[in-house]
Amino acid sequence: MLTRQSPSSSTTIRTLDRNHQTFLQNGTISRSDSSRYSNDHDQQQVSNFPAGGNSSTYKLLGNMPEYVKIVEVGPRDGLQNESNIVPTPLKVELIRKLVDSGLPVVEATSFVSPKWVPQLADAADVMQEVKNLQGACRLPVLTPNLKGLEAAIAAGAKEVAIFASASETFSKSNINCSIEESLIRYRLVANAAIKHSIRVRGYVSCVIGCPYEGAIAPSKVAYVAKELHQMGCSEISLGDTIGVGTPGSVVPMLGAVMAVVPVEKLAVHFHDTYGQSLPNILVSLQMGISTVDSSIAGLGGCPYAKGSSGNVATEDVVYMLHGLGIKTGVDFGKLLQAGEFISKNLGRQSGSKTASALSPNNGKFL
Ligand SMILES: CC(C)(COP(=O)([O-])OP(=O)([O-])OC[C@H]1O[C@@H](n2cnc3c(N)ncnc32)[C@H](O)[C@@H]1OP(=O)([O-])[O-])[C@@H](O)C(=O)NCCC(=O)NCCSC(=O)C[C@@](C)(O)CC(=O)[O-]
Repeated sequence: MLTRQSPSSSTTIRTLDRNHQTFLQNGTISRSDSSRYSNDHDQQQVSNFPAGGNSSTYKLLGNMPEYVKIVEVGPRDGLQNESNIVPTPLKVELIRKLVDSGLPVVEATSFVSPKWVPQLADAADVMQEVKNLQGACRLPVLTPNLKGLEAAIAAGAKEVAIFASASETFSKSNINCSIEESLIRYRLVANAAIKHSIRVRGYVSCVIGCPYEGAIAPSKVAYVAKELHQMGCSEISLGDTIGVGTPGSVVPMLGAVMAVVPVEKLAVHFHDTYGQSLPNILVSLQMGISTVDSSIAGLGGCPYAKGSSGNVATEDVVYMLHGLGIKTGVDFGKLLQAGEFISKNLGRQSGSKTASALSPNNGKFL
């Protein structure tokens, strides 16, 4: 998320000893994945892994989905928070790599006011370069109003997202209007988009807590989610914007929303401030959710919520899902390469624990 700023080697897969191979079963990295990602020596030693749970594990976990759709938000939610503006060619190359890894949806950019989010002022240029990738992958973009929708359509976008909040104060600071005003505006955007056969995703921010108001009641989240559903959003993503949720607060929030919006229309979007994203995703899956947002290398964060960190890392989500025997269609080796690419270019360590564990600089798996 953002609040108004101013109106004005390739990494080498670690050689895995026998013990560690037991964690890495079920093809999270297949031999062919690893060949793209490791040197010859290591390649010999990386076997097919990882295997998920056995049938008793599944009983314990409940009815988990067989397939989870991952919505990659790094190029948008991640890069919108960078203090230095990321060059357009780098954004484009990141999107290409993410698409090539088999991710089904990559949120490409935002057609928002450049006065509010200068980091994504090159939205049209990015879209121009990646629009031909649509087909292999869906590339939605954020549109806060009709002006944004028109620009997105002109640039070749085939899918858009509108973003409301369950917190009044956050709504004001993020999009400069009240929740009700935003819903009126978004109804116009949704109607116009649907007329152009453009699919619309809806976000609800601050579904657990708000940096200004504290805890948010599940009923407020359910209200906004229902409104977005009624205006024609094909999917509603529930964002724990500041990452304060635990399974203890996520379950009642999801329960309230699922009472008014069909579960197959819902997605979850966790930031990892308190390290709770993976348990929160797990309970969401147990409750029937099968769409999960995440960000490559854990990019992202909230500049207006002290101490908040990025979105849950896509690498960590895929590692967990494959470990559970859940399909994602993602080539884990290529995903790791995309994460390494952006981390290196941003000059920082990956926010993904999985990527760090598999990094050659980490002795863990030696
Ligand atoms: C909504 C507005 C535009 C209202 O901003 P405003 O200042 O009230 O709007 P305005 O209509 O008065 O326009 C101000 C200026 O922006 C221009 N403008 C207006 N609209 C556009 C547009 N679409 N594209 C390009 N330019 C635009 C407009 O033309 C004008 O330019 P000027 O005349 O001063 O030169 C602004 O607040 C805004 O752009 N906010 C976006 C903030 C944002 O992108 N936040 C991050 C995304 S939300 C998020 O990250 C959370 C999420 C989704 O990840 C889930 C979660 O974790 O919770």
